[in-house]
Amino acid sequence: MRTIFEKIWAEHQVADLGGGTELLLVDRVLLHERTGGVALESLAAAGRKVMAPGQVFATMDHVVDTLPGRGDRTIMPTGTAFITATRAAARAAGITLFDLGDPRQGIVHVISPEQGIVLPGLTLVCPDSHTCSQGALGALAWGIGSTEAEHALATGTLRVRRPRTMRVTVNGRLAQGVTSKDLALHILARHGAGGARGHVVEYAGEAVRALSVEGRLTLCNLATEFAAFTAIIAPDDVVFDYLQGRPYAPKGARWDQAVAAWRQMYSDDGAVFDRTITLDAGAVAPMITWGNSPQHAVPLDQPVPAFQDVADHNTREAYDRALSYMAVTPGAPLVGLPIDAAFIGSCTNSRLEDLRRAAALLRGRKVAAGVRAICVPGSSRVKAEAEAEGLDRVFLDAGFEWREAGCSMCFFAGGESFGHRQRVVTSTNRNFESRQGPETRSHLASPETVAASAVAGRLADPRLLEV
Ligand SMILES: CC(C)[C@H](C(=O)O)[C@@H](O)C(=O)O
Ligand code: SF4
Repeated sequence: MRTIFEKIWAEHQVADLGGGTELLLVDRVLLHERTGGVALESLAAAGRKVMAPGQVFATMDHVVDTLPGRGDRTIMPTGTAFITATRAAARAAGITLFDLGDPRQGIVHVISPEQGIVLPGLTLVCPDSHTCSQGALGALAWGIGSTEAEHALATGTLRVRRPRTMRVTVNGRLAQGVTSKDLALHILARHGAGGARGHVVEYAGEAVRALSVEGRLTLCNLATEFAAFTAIIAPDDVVFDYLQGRPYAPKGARWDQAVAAWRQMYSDDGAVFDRTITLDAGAVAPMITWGNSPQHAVPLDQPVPAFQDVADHNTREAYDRALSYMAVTPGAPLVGLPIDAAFIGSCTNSRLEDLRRAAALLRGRKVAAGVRAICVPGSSRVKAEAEAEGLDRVFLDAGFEWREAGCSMCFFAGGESFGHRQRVVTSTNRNFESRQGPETRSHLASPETVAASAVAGRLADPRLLEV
């Protein structure tokens, strides 16, 4: 009786190195220009080669501009150097690069499923903390550091400390208008941002099985905010249907063999987890964050909590600091708080389904005067597909900017930002201090909540808008 994690782990185990650390085979390495180029360059400088270039994929997402007409020049002063260095190193190493202008370019965690690079039962690593997203396809995918990336590139293996196991079972169905982003924030609010430390989290249960691949990617994306080693969901027909025909997915007879093997990738009845949590999907409401940690989340219709309501996961000092940084008051409603900006994008919520749901609320409506609203598709392919069905017009007509694919203002690294103390409602995953610009105040929410708030000019409940 084994969990899905134990099955994948056993298939990839090379050696027990003692002290809880094991050597694992790595099937895929993904890189981006912010951290991946550094790993490639450092490897080359040491005179070492990429062992299996066919299993390594790089993209440009973090420092590239997302303004129309972009090129190698970037708003971020040091951005160009990251781009050109990654391009040169990728060419020299013979790996696949989804460069600027390539229709396959986009945020690494968006393009990997989209291209069929991540597959059930594989091990996949990337020097980026949100690699956990890709567990949504039934792979063991986790974020690593740059030095580990070098090791994985050179040897096709990695030393890993075996994580403990945790199952989060979500029974019942999410209510109409409640998304997997809300579910992820609900879990974080309830169990804390450190709640899964040292564990690989398997999301299971009826509500999880009912999610699309896009919805599962959003749920797994926030596992790093839960301090998990990574997240995983047992693959099923929803995943197989999604993957069939993708460029790097197996074809013909190999496809049938692969699916037969993937059907064994689930946790056996009676498999034992180190921890289990059970939740009722019916208790999840649309959520919004009020503070500077993703655990600082409450249902949209609830006020900013009093300290005694969040004391289990917060110190008084952190709580007070978050209140003052965000300029919010305990007991005061969050809905109605005036906003400066609205952002739809990031590896959390920038896939076609996210854009469709936001567009459904924006059709025939206008962004409130004085609000800067931006939509950044997660990949060039998402952008092309959205444009093919006219979603770009819906965003533009409503008053949103319509951008090229990339991380964009999910994260301010010296490039574009929302500006000093701006209040932003955002479909991203991190509301840390200055995450989206100097002293910006970020409220995390679903794309629907971002769209409804952009129209209202204030934090607003999307369920109150008629579609
Ligand atoms: C730049 C990169 C290393 C970082 C990460 O690891 O997550 C970024 O993607 C982020 O979201 O903060
Ligand atoms: S979109 Fe944001 S969270 Fe995702 S990889 Fe890029 S910077 Fe990190």
